[in-house]
Amino acid sequence: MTAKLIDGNALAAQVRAEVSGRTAALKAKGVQPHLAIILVGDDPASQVYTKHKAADSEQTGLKATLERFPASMPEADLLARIRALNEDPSVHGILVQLPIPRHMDTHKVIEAIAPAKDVDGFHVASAGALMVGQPGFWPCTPFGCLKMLDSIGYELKGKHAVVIGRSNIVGKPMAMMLLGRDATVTICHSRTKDLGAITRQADVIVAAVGKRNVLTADMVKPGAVVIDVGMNRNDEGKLCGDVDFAGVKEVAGWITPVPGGVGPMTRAMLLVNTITAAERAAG
Ligand SMILES: Nc1nc(=O)c2c([nH]1)NC[C@@H]1CN(c3ccc(C(=O)N[C@@H](CCC(=O)O)C(=O)O)cc3)C=[N+]21
Repeated sequence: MTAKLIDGNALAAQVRAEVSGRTAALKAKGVQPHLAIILVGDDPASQVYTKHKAADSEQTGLKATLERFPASMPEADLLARIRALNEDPSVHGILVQLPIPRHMDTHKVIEAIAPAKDVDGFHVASAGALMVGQPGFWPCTPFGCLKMLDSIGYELKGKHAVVIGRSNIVGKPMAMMLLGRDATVTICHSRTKDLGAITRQADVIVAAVGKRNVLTADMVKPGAVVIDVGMNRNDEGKLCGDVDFAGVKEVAGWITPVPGGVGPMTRAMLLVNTITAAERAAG
C-alpha cells in the first residue's frame, strides 16, 4: 500500500472533542444546545442512524430529542410539528431523517424547516448561502470531506478537484466548497463521457455516486487524494464505498476507507452545525 489513510473515526473524535468544548462554554452561559431529530416510519436503517445521531449528541453535551411518528402520519401533521419546533426557542437544530414516506413531498418538508435551524444544510436557503459565500449551514457530508482534506494540510488552491456525482446533498455542495477554496473543479456524472480521462487529471477525487467500483486504479493519477463518499454493500453484504479500495490504494497518495471514513465525519459535522446554530441563537 502506498497511499496514506485518512482516518475518519480518529478525526471525528477530534471534532467531537471540539464540539464538547463549545457546548460547555455555551452551557456556562445558561444555554443548553438542543437538536430535534424527527423519524417518520420504521425503516430499520433510519432507526439505527437516528439512534447513533442522538447518542453522538449526548456524548458531546448536546441535548437530542428523538421524535418518532408512524409512516401513516399525514404530511400536514409533520409540517405542523416542524413549524412548532421552528417557534420553540429551546430547539436550535431540526433534522428530518430521510427518506420520508412516499406520500410526503420531501422538498416541501425540508423547506418547512427554519433556515436558522437547518443543521442538515438541505434547505434552499442553505444551498443558496453556500453558493454565494454567505453564512449558513453546509451539508454535513461534503463539509466532512473538506475537513478531511484540511486534516492532512492539503492546499486546494489551484489544484484540479474532480467530483463524481451531482446530488444536491453531496456532489453539488462539494463542488461549491472546493471552488470556495480556489480549486479548479470538474463535476462528472452518469452521462460523462470517458470518466477516466478526466479523473486521471485530478489532484483530488471525491467519489459520491452510490455505486461500487466507480473509481479504479487505472483512473487515478499517482499521488492523488481520493475521498470515498459511497455507502454500498458488496456481494458478501459488507459495507463498501464507490472506490475499488484495494486497487486504488496502491496508486493514490491519500485515501479514505469505508467504513471509518466519510460516514463518521458526516455524523460529527452534524454536531458542529448544531452547536453553531445554538451559538448563533445565543448571539
Ligand atoms: N436528514 C438526513 N441527514 C443525513 O445526514 C442522513 C439522512 N437523513 N438519511 C440517511 C443518510 C445516511 N447517513 C449516514 C451517516 C453516517 C454513516 C456512518 O457513520 N457510517 C459508518 C458505518 C455505519 C455502519 O456500519 O453501517 C462508516 O462509514 O464508518 C452512515 C450513513 C446520513 N444520512
